[in-house]
Amino acid sequence: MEHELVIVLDFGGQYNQLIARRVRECGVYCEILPYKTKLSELAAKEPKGIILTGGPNSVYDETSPTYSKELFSLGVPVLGICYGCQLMAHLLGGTVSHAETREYGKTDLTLLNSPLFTGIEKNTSCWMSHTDYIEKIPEGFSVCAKTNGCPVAAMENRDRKLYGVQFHPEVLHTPRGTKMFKNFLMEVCHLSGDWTMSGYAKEAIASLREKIGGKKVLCALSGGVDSSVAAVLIHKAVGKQLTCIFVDHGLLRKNEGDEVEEIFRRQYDINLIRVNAQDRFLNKLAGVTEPEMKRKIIGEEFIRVFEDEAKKIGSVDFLVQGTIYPDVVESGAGDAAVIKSHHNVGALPDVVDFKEIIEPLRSLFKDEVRKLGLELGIPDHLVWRQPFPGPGLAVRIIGDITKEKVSILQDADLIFREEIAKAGLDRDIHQYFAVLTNMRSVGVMGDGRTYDYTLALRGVTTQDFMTADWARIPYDVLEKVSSRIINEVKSINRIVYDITSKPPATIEWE
Ligand SMILES: Nc1ncnc2c1ncn2[C@@H]1O[C@H](COP(=O)(O)OP(=O)(O)OP(=O)(O)O)[C@@H](O)[C@H]1O
Ligand SMILES: O=c1[nH]c(=O)c2[nH+]cn([C@@H]3O[C@H](COP(=O)(O)O)[C@@H](O)[C@H]3O)c2[nH]1
Ligand SMILES: NC(=O)CC[C@H](N)C(=O)O
Ligand SMILES: [Mg+2]
Repeated sequence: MEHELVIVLDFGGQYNQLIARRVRECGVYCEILPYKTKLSELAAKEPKGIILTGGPNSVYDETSPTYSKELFSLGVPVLGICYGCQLMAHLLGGTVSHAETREYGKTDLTLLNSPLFTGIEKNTSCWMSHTDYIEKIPEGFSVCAKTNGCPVAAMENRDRKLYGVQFHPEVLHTPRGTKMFKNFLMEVCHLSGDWTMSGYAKEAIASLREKIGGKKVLCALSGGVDSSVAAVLIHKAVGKQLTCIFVDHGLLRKNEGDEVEEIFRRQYDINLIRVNAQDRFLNKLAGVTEPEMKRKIIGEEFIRVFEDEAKKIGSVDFLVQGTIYPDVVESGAGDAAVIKSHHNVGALPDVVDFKEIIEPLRSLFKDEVRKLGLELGIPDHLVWRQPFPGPGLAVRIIGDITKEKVSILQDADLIFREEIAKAGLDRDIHQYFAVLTNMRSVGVMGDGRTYDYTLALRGVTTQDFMTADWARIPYDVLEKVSSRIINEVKSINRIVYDITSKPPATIEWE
């Protein structure tokens, strides 16, 4: 069956897959195309709507990504988001300039009358992430939303069906964002919403079975949600041809190695090998302080361990990883900026022994993976585990990594997790952990002077881990955590709580 198509033109924004996903949620099929796609090629697909994404550049720089102005004369409705909105203004004769005050994070928004905002209250809020702003709108346009710092938070040319928003309706921190997409798709583009994601698991299993055939596969299993879902998918496709490899790199949380092994062996009849590679990783990391360097070393070492295990098993063609979309985009996919090289994407070595790396979850978001996991019958407690990054505590120890620091952080982190669980907050706070900063400060304990580490606590709420807000953990819980850590863990004399959202910060500190 032919579906109504919306095209998302990619200008290198961090949230482009989120746009695609919001469109998907409205039941509309969509494809993401690079901005370098020719207009004729784009028009030939007969899209019913076009969305221009955000991006890291400034439209007034000559070398920045741009597009043919004719796009706006196709008669197809266009929605520009952030950079996309600025580009629309720039190409149609408006002025975009560098702003004195930047807007990042949650911002109050006042809406005026527009089909884009049908059914949405006049005073709402939105998520901003920009330094440029539209100083003058193009002729024929009118302003349809404002914030304190931004005179043109949205603009429209109703007759030509051209719309632009400076904020990001695709992130959930714009509470009415999904409704705005719905309005654009249904009220402006007049789409019916005839597409559903049904049968994803069935289709994925069938295509994996076909691809793998009778060959052997290794799956990199961390015990986390993504790799567990990937492993179960592959297991359903090819059964005993699969061996899972769990690497204990010495940078796991306290007791995690044993727990993962125990849970997985009890739960599944899947071949599992645990590799104890603690010394191997710590030796390679000794003295390294630069975050990207740490990530690259870990990414490479993971692969070398998998290759060594593959040699023991003999003729393994495929390596499966539980890579999901945010891992890909933040590692700098397409024209997106590199924020951090995720160990399983941007930090992979160039030469790898496997014929192919299979990543069945590469286009999905965390909560979509969880939904898929539940559909595959993976138990609740596994599906709802908080994520833990592959490089583990290496990116939570600022500066160089030593065995002693790992052990300090493991102890502090365990206390934090225990208290969050005791307070019944472990589902409400989507990720929470401790960071051992590289900073020491003066304290007084037992009437004596101390000069010890500052520990930072981080807790965030988020749906997709692409944007996040800091969790409002009750003071009495923080108090309990702080006093327990100071009393029970040596070498820490000060504790701070991280109150930055993402953006501008990221969730992990490195
Ligand atoms: N200790 C490990 N041993 C083997 N593979 C690992 C390990 N840590 C990470 N990986 C691989 O890297 C991938 C990405 O890690 P990531 O932490 O994003 O996912 P996950 O651990 O499966 O899920 P979660 O996000 O819930 O922690 C994993 O899916 C897995 O394939
Ligand atoms: O498997 C992973 N390998 C990595 O290299 C990595 N870096 C960050 N993360 C996790 O990704 C989410 C977003 O984190 P950031 O805001 O720090 O980028 C958070 O959930 C992080 O824990 C990683 N996961
Ligand atoms: N998020 C964006 O698309 C940013 C657009 C542009 N780089 C700005 O800072 O205004
Ligand atoms: Mg993990």
